[in-house]
Amino acid sequence: MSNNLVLKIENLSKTFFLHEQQKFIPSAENIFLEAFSGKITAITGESGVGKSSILKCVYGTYLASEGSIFYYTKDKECLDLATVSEQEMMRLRKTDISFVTQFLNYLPRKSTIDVVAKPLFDLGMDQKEAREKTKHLLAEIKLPERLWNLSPSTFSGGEKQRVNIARGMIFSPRLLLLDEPTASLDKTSAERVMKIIERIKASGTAILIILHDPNLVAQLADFEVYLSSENGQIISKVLS
Ligand SMILES: Nc1ncnc2c1ncn2[C@@H]1O[C@H](COP(=O)(O)OP(=O)(O)OP(=O)(O)O)[C@@H](O)[C@H]1O
Repeated sequence: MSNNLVLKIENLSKTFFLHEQQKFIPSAENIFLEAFSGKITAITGESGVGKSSILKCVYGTYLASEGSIFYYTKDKECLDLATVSEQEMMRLRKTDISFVTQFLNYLPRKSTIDVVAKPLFDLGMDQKEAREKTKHLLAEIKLPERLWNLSPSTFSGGEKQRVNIARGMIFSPRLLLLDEPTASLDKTSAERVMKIIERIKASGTAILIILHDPNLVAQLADFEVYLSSENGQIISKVLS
């Protein structure tokens, strides 16, 4: 095993059962992939092949139907995220694993600063220090300062996306999951976000990212896992 291995997914499948229709919906099938400290693994492929489902299985939002999701802690302990307890998963979300989804629910009265600073509060950082750090990041991603004390619930799609990104990247986790982080951003904002991703990568975080744009894959990814929908078969190819 490589010293830098942080995540190893083996034979992962996810199937949904729709009770009303008594029907199985296949999602990700027979997935094998790895993520390494200080490297970016991109998941690419057609719409609907199960890319988001893979990230949700890693984060414990979905239960895997089959397979293993081995996560190696900094003490080299191996945990199978497909079977860990909810309590353990919640602990890992606070300390080790961060997820930038395309959607995030906000409490209507919570300010953007406090939404983004929450992972730092959870880690026990002094609240003033956490808010200062948050302001720097919000400035870096060019979220207008007039929005910082408002709840993100009324923000535009692109503004909300920047809040999601800031919250997911406010600390450098061991494993960062990104679901099309630049999808609803203009070119300049997307470039800023990519800079932050590069910085987090340089700090040693293992990054698993869903991307559609081949230019972004070429620019960012060290490895690419391409999912094709032919019988759920996946072809993985290693870049650089
Ligand atoms: N909670 C759910 N309940 C039922 N079916 C679901 C659920 N989540 C995902 N699916 C189904 O699983 C399949 C894969 O969805 P998923 O979002 O993982 O694909 P994706 O590759 O990320 O797609 P896209 O690129 O369009 O975002 C789809 O057919 C989707 O309808």
